[in-house]
Amino acid sequence: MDKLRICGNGPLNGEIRVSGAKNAALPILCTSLLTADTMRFTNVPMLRDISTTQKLLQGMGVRVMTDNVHEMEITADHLDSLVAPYDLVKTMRASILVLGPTLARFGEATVSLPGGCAIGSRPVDQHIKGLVAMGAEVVIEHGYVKAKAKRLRGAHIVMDVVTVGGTENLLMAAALADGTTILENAAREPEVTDLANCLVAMGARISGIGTNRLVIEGVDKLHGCEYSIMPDRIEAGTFLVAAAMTQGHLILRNAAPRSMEAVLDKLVEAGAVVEAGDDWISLDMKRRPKAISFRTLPYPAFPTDMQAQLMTLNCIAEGAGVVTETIFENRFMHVPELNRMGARIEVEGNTAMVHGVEKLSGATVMATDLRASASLVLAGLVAQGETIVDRIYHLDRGYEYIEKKLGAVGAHIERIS
Ligand SMILES: CC(=O)N[C@H]1[C@@H](OP(=O)(O)OP(=O)(O)OC[C@H]2O[C@@H](n3ccc(=O)[nH]c3=O)[C@H](O)[C@@H]2O)O[C@H](CO)[C@@H](O)[C@@H]1O
Ligand SMILES: C=C(OP(=O)(O)O)C(=O)O
Repeated sequence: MDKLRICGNGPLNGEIRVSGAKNAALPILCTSLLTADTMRFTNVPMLRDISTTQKLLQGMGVRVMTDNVHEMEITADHLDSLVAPYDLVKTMRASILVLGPTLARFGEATVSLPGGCAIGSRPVDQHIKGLVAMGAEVVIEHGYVKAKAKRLRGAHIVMDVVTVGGTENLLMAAALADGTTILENAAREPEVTDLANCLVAMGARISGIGTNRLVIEGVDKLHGCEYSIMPDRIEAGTFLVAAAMTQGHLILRNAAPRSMEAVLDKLVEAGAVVEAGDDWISLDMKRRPKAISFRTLPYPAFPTDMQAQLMTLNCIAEGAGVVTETIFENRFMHVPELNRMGARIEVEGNTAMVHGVEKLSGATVMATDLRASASLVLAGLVAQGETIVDRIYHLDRGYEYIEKKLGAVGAHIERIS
């Protein structure tokens, strides 16, 4: 199993190109289930979750071509199977996103329930509630969601919680439903907006994009299109934290700064000089970071997917910061590992108090989820001595060539088997 070996090596300096966003690409690749035409996607990140999606779609009979890195052509002119099996769903929760589009276009879909994961129980009740409101018959049998509907019909749906995946599944289903669907309390994450923009490019009629009230007038048919996936705001944020922690200067290209305001504000509060244009961000840090306090909340507030990374910045900062996680009930799995590296973090319920220390010390560490693993890489970049990050298959789900990208700006980091 691959590991990363990291040796703290001073400031990171240079330029990094940000990859396409995992969390936008996953739902957007599933839009190909909504049309018999070919969909052409560009800026697709090369990640394990993307190859899992490819396997999932191919298993259903969809044709996927990937001649060029970062480009994909997908044609779902017919399906051989309307089932998303447990073996794939268990490795990637976002597999649930085939439910809405498959049901809407083919009248039937069977998808394994994703179940919980390291960060929380993560139910999909809101996805199901919405589809039922649109006229689907849904049963849960043998760990699978089995949904049927001759044709979904528009409905007025008030989501009980703000759910990114739930909003995305219902948006795709509503695009082909009979009549108008109104989604209230919808997620406003930039990746939901990217999906909505792709659907509009396919001929969907959606208003309220970017707000928490989406109105979708269903159409009979959608057509193929070419779509470029938005830049990954979480990958970008992770690199900016790396620059801030090492007191370096990084310029990120192909970035989407407007999708990252809450994170950029916190980095400025920590003492960084941040500048941005339409598609670039520069971060220059000339001092030891100041500890910051923050609370995770749905967009546009601070994202849970950046919580572990900013907490790691606090570990070596001046002062103390309070971090509150409100989205997932178990998203502090990085804390014991960071403490093993010399951090001083105390957790009580969903709050972590982080007292900055002068230095972390390298250790062998591992994490059970993606962003926790990223936080250990960040800690390794500033720790004294060698850090080995084990189980990096989590990182490979969401970071493209992380060791190459960080290595190119001065980090001492290598993949070892
Ligand atoms: C592939 C992808 O895009 N993943 C992101 C997506 O996950 P995902 O779409 O799974 O996260 P949700 O926004 O759905 O979850 C938010 C909260 O709602 C709860 N919930 C969700 C659905 C439901 O039917 N019932 C329910 O109670 C969840 O348990 C959680 O507490 O958004 C999360 C929150 O920004 C991010 O951390 C993930 O990186
Ligand atoms: C939690 C994440 O992803 P997923 O929803 O795919 O588990 C993430 O990207 O941080």
